[in-house]
Amino acid sequence: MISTGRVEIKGICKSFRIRKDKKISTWPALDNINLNINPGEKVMIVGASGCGKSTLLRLISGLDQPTAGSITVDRDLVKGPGADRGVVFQQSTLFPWMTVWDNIIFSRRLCISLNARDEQVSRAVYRSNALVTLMGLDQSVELYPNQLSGGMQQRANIARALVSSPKVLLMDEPFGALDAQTRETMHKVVNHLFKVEKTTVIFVTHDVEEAIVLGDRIIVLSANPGRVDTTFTTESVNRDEAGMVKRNDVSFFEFKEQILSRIRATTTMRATDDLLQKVAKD
Ligand SMILES: Nc1ncnc2c1ncn2[C@@H]1O[C@H](COP(=O)(O)OP(=O)(O)OP(=O)(O)O)[C@@H](O)[C@H]1O
Repeated sequence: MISTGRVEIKGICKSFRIRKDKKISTWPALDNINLNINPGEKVMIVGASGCGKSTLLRLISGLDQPTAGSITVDRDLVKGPGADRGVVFQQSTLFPWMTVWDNIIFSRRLCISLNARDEQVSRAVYRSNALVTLMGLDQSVELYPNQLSGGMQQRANIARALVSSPKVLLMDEPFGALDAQTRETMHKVVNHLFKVEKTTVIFVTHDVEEAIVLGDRIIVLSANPGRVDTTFTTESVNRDEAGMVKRNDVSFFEFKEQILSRIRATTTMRATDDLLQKVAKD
């Protein structure tokens, strides 16, 4: 049983200071977010553009601080970035001057002291090798980031985020820049990875199908300010023998529609005929 990677989000609020009409005012991006995420759970955050998905992920990563409320990982208060949380963004953050192998082992090296025993170093190399194989990068370890496709870059980013065995993996639209076919391949790779690694995952996406395929629980945020609107679990969606969600099943389409209708109900963007006429060219 997995016992680490419990994330508790209590009463999180985040306001930004913005300048409007020469005055400084505060803009509430998130209001009173409460979430308990179990060890090993895969939680997907969806919602209309601008509802605060990335802001929430940045707060969990410790890259930004909440205005109110607290976030703990296994009861440790998040005060800043830490090795217990790995992060993967939409854009690759690989160092361009390092090979895939050096990029992957880099963060693990930082965690090993300079006078580390051989045994610790060989454990680091063993784990890095295992992740390289899991991510299908065996043939690419000597390549530099500019020699990789978008999908390969994201696989290397995921391996790098996992190499130090974080308790929680935070993913912000990691496949958002990939074409539909590569994204589907990545879903298979990542589903396999999630089964092997059992890390807690908090994943932000625009793609509701991706959320259903990868998540145990889907949280819809409403906008202005971002609040938890609805929570769905993917238990009722039919799966094949390998445990993959059946994308062509009626239950899949019905579930997707339920989630989309919540997102539509909470979006503040409106493409009404009236508005479209206003922006139409003469
Ligand atoms: N540094 C900042 N300063 C001021 N406002 C910000 C800042 N970062 C985010 N915001 C505002 O907070 C709100 C939430 O932004 P955020 O990027 O979290 O939304 P999102 O749901 O991830 O959007 P998208 O789906 O379009 O990527 C938006 O209104 C945005 O303008």
